[in-house]
Amino acid sequence: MKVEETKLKGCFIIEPTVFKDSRGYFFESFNQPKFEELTGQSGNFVQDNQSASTYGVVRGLHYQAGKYAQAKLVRVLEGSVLDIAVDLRYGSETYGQWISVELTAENNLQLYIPRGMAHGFSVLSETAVFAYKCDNVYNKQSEAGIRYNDPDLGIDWGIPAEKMSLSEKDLELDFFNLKRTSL
Ligand SMILES: Cc1cn([C@H]2C[C@H](O)[C@@H](COP(=O)(O)OP(=O)(O)O[C@H]3O[C@H](C)C(=O)[C@H](O)[C@H]3O)O2)c(=O)[nH]c1=O
Repeated sequence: MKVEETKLKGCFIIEPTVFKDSRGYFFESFNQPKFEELTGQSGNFVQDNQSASTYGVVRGLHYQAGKYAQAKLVRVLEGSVLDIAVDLRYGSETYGQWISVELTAENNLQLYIPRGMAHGFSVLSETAVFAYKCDNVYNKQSEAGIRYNDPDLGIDWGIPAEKMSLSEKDLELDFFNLKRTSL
């Protein structure tokens, strides 16, 4: 298992060690002691989620505010996505900055997104199955988000705007006032 911290402090790209043989492959998709040792982050996840989407779908940008804030460990079981994390930690050196990482069922890469960040992804393949761990449970009342095409963030989702497909909810998310001081 290798980890690389991104320019957003506390946000890590994780590459598992894949064992291949004539039968196929094996890798540890999560190992709490190794995760905690290599990232210095808590690996106490309490909820697993999974979603399936078709090409052009954009899910996000989402986060849970306040005491239900969630850190996420995300990966792709089928297909490929462009995964986006946005630093919303007021006072952070990279506040308002974002990163993108292509996660695929071939590269087996994972992204750890700490609390205080918004998360989203776009689907680059015909279909994609997305699976992730959260370190806090879902709390509908704490759900919040930023419109995918927020002009201040200027996120490149890796797909043409005319091909994008979003939920009604996501299309109506607010733009983010980067001067806002709390989530
Ligand atoms: C997130 C969540 C949703 N739901 C229910 C609520 C809705 O009835 C239904 C679909 O929810 P939503 O449209 O918010 O699903 P996504 O658009 O995939 O949302 C997720 O997408 C981005 C990428 C994220 O990082 C978040 O984990 C999450 O916000 O599942 C639950 O029952 N539990 C949950 O934890």
